[in-house]
Amino acid sequence: MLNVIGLTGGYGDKKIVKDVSFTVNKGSILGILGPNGSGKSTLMKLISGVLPAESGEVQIEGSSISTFPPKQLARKMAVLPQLHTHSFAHTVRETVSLGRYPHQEGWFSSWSAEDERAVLEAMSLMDIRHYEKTQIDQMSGGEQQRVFVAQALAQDAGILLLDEPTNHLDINHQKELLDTIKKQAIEKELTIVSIFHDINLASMYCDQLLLLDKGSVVRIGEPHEVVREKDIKSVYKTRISNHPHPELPKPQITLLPGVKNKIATHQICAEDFEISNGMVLYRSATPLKTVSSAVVNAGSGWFRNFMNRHVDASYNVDDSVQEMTDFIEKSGLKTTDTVGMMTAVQTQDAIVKEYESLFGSVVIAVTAGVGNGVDVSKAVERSVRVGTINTWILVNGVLSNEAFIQAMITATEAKTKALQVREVRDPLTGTIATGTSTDSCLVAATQQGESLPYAGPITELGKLIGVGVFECTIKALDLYELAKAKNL
Ligand SMILES: Nc1ncnc2c1ncn2[C@@H]1O[C@H](COP(=O)(O)OP(=O)(O)OP(=O)(O)O)[C@@H](O)[C@H]1O
Repeated sequence: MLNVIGLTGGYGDKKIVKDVSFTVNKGSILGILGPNGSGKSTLMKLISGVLPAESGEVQIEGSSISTFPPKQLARKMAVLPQLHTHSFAHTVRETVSLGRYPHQEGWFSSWSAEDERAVLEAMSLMDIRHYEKTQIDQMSGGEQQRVFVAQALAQDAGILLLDEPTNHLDINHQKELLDTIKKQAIEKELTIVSIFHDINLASMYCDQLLLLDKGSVVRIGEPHEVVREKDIKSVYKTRISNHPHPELPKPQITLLPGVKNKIATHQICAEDFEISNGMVLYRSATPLKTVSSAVVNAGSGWFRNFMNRHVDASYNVDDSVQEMTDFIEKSGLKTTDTVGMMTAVQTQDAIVKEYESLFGSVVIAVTAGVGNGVDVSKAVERSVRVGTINTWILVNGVLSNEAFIQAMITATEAKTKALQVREVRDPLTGTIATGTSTDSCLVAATQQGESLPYAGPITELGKLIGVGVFECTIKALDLYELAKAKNL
């Protein structure tokens, strides 16, 4: 366990680090964040004892580091400094072997089997064994960085202090190195303190983060307590947005550029929808921010093309996503720029209508087939039959994340109300259907013009969506019934 208590220090009478305290337990990683010049490297120097502290103390297992002779301290604490100057051209093996100096009685006079094992293991961990005989001054910056990390690992110390260990590394080597360090922390119960410039990497790999500004601690805690939009913005003096990691409960940030590409203003209009018996297609001049449950590109993203494709009632392929992807590409559109849905309904019966209000306008597009009507409150084993209601809500305005979700809720409620009014029934239970078992919904917005933070039924936007989806679904259901009657 490493204990840093009220550590203060700097250079001459220049106080750089002010009253920093924290504890790092065995097996865990503390990441130090902060802008250039905030004192991160100076804090590391104070912790390692390279720079004497003006006040405060650093303790290892309860004992002050000042009580350890240098070699004993080096057996307990290994340091990877930020800058590596090497006057001699050593080979990789020689450089990594230097990490064993605290374990030597005299210079390499007592090279033991344990020394050999530690050096080989460290080289393997950093994937540099094949460079063993290479001179480090003939290696790239990233390769050299891995050699110096291996040197620190070869030291076999319980505490590792790392100053930007991922410096110079490509994304795969960053991940490999941090995976290795994390694994070492867990398996060997190492205590690790590491400086990071990359906030997202720090959040992913560290158990605790410490945000430093002008030498003082702004915040310390778990990543979700430290990677907060407000603090990061004010400390780094830059605009960022905070969002969740797709797989881990660790916050991530995205930089928001100060200068944006010039984007043409774009207005979504109902008359720009291309409706044929093969599909409903809307092509936007600018990408729209989109949330959907489509077949291709479900979830959230920015897309220009929106396709609701007609498929035959007998459509049955193993990999519908791949088949739909191929179809989009064959249509001359890019899958990376297109959201794709499917329906067995005649797409020429799609209802597309524009609804205007003071804030701007919304275009609603619905295709509805209800041979597959389902009362969602009745859990019944059922086979999937043809019939889908696809609902699009395209908004001229700037939607918040909350508004995207509220728009989906409002649209779903309006759709369900339309099914109730038209008395569409679940063929299995005989009760009023709430939807079909394969419905899709899409909300997209230009993110230009009026800011629309909410889309519940109490708001102007929510009212347009509610009325619009209800009316369009009713009309689409009526056309579906007409088409069905014609085919009988
Ligand atoms: N040897 C030194 N003598 C005097 N001042 C120094 C010395 N080293 C650093 N400083 C000063 O201390 C302050 C903090 O520097 P430090 O290197 O600790 O910051 P940092 O947060 O690690 O920065 P970076 O992100 O740029 O690496 C800076 O203002 C710097 O100029």
